[in-house]
Amino acid sequence: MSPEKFMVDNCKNIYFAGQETTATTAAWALMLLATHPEWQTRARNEVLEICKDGAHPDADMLRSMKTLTMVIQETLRLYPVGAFVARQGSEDMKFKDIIVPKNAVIWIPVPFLHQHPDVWGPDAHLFNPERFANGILGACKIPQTYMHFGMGIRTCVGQQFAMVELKVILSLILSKFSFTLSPAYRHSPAFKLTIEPEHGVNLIVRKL
Ligand code: HEM
Repeated sequence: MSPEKFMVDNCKNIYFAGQETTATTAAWALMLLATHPEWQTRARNEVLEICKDGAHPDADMLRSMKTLTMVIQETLRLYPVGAFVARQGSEDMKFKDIIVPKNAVIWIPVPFLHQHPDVWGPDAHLFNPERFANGILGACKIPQTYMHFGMGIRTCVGQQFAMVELKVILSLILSKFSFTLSPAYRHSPAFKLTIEPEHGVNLIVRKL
């Protein structure tokens, strides 16, 4: 591959990996906050408390937004935009009585792991950001199954940046607007490379 093509491919990769994923996660978070007004109020109160007098959030402020972090973590659990994490075996491997031959491609279904009641408890299918009050270790029995940013050496390089972007977007929206779900909204998570709302997220937005 020529150096030019390598550069262009990498730019395309970063553009897709960095834009679509974060934008779609923000849309899911808005949908969940619209349908859970108690969490919308909690997250807004936290933002208004931290960003006093309409200040724009800086790095320290973003770091202290615990409720918003829990909301984003729960959004990524229920709607991990990357539906699968894929790996290819570089050699024959054996896991107990399962043999994975060299070159076999393994697709790990992330939403399945993220909503398994044995890992997350009987309310695994419900939106409950409180489960992350004590971090990922406190939220589930097997933290390795929480892999919205992937796992291991090929884990998402943009994960810290994505969390910052999501906190900035959501805190700015929460500090200026309240919102509910429009009757026009049709819930249809669709797998189109990412898991996205097939018909968009229709909100009724009011200025605070
Ligand atoms: C909510 C937002 C995001 C989610 C859910 C997400 C998710 C993922 C996932 C699941 C992977 C595969 C990891 C693996 O195979 O173990 C990945 C890889 C990657 N992500 Fe993200 N990502 C997000 C945001 C971003 C951003 C903002 C950037 C860059 C600005 C980015 C850049 C990348 C790159 C370059 C890779 C490939 C890493 C490699 O193969 O070594 N991502 N991401």
